[in-house]
Amino acid sequence: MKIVLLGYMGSGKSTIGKLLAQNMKLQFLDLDDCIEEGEGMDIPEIFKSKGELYFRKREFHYLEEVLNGKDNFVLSTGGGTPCYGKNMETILGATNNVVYLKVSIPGLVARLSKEKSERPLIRDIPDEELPEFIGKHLFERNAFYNRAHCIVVGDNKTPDEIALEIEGSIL
Ligand SMILES: Nc1ncnc2c1ncn2[C@@H]1O[C@H](COP(=O)(O)OP(=O)(O)O)[C@@H](O)[C@H]1O
Ligand SMILES: O=C(O)C1=C[C@@H](OP(=O)(O)O)[C@@H](O)[C@H](O)C1
Ligand SMILES: [Mg+2]
Repeated sequence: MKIVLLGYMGSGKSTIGKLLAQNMKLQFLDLDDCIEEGEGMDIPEIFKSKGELYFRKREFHYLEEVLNGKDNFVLSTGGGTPCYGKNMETILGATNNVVYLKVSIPGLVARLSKEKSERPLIRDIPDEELPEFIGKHLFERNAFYNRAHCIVVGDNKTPDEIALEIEGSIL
């Protein structure tokens, strides 16, 4: 059993992936943690010292390593993971349990305005420009997220409720 969670930054992939894995007695893997561990640097450091292109290359490497090398896990991806190169094909080729955790733009803005610093793509966006930035970025990324097998809405629900809903949708 391989479950992959997709969604924009702040949609709750890391939080809910951990709960879902506990509930389903599966290993929890966060792709950002795999990258940080493998590279010996945290995400902002990688972006700063090596650039986004390097990050995306390593992201694909660790994605393939997890999907092809492991089983019985919940994988929380990064918000950009499905949107580059062959990543979405690779994910869809590995499992029939790909879930898009969908959160509204106001919901994402409320969460991300408090947590910009660890996310290099938004850390320098002024708060008043966040809704417009996220709206445009999400519009571009939705084409990838919408290829998931199942969409679960994450607004106005607790992480536990969402994890249970995802569990109910797993094949
Ligand atoms: N269902 C939820 N309701 C309210 N806040 C949430 C919910 N899920 C996650 N959060 C909060 O939103 C923030 C981003 O969550 P995180 O799991 O890091 O998202 P992602 O991994 O998708 O970027 C965290 O502060 C987390 O506690
Ligand atoms: O959306 C993105 O491109 C990114 C999302 C981040 O993960 P979260 O979605 O867990 O914040 C992390 O992979 C990196 O900062 C890039
Ligand atoms: Mg995360």
